[in-house]
Amino acid sequence: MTNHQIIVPLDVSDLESAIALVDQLPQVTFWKVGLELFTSTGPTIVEILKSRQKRIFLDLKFHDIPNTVAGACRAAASYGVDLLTIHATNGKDALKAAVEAVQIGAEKAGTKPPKLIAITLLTSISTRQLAFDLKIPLELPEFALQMALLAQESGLDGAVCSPQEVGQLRESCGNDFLLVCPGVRPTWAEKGDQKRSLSPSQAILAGADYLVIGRPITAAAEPELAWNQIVEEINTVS
Ligand SMILES: O=C(O)c1cc(=O)[nH]c(=O)n1[C@@H]1O[C@H](COP(=O)(O)O)[C@@H](O)[C@H]1O
Repeated sequence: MTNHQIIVPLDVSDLESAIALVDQLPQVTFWKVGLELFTSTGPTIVEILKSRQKRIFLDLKFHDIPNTVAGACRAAASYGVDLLTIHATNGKDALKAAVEAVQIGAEKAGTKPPKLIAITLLTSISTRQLAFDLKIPLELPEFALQMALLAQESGLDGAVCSPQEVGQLRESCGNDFLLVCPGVRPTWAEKGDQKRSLSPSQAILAGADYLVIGRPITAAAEPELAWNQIVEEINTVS
């Protein structure tokens, strides 16, 4: 694990705030553009990050019928981003359509297709919420595993999971399956709405390829110091 495997989300509302954050943390090489910022700025933020040679995780978490999901994936693949998300709960038909669509979209735009990764179960969902609110009659780790296996069978490149499930997913899905972990919290950081967190070093030891770490860095009084502390922590285990 190196600091290039830490992805920092640009969870801000406008272009100016996003650029300010990118300028404030020049050592970050991999940024995530999510629903809030992309809805606000459209592809402009992607172009800006690309012009600065940054890697981009376009986290739009598509969830719709196969035809609609395929169309969205074709469009997203034309931006030349590195990672793109879709929910595993779209089901096999939509996942397969998405796999095909990113190839077509990228080819048409003359760019490299993004790695398509599936959300297994949002890291803000607890065991209790899975059972009582969503009425899923499976243990949480089993549900996350089944969603990852569905994504793998459908031809996706990887999955997004909490650090608490990453060990089991790594064991079952193998080393070629990309595993991205949000919900990572250093011991000194607030958990906020994350329900299934572990520390950066624990997530890496459990088998994560990438860590998505937002507020512990971006909402810190000194973001650069927080980044350095996290890099130092992961260096002790890699
Ligand atoms: O797809 C994601 O990145 C994602 C999936 C998930 O299950 N949980 C999750 O927190 N995320 C994203 O990861 C980031 C976590 O941010 P912090 O909680 O501030 O570290 C946010 O941008 C979320 O949108």
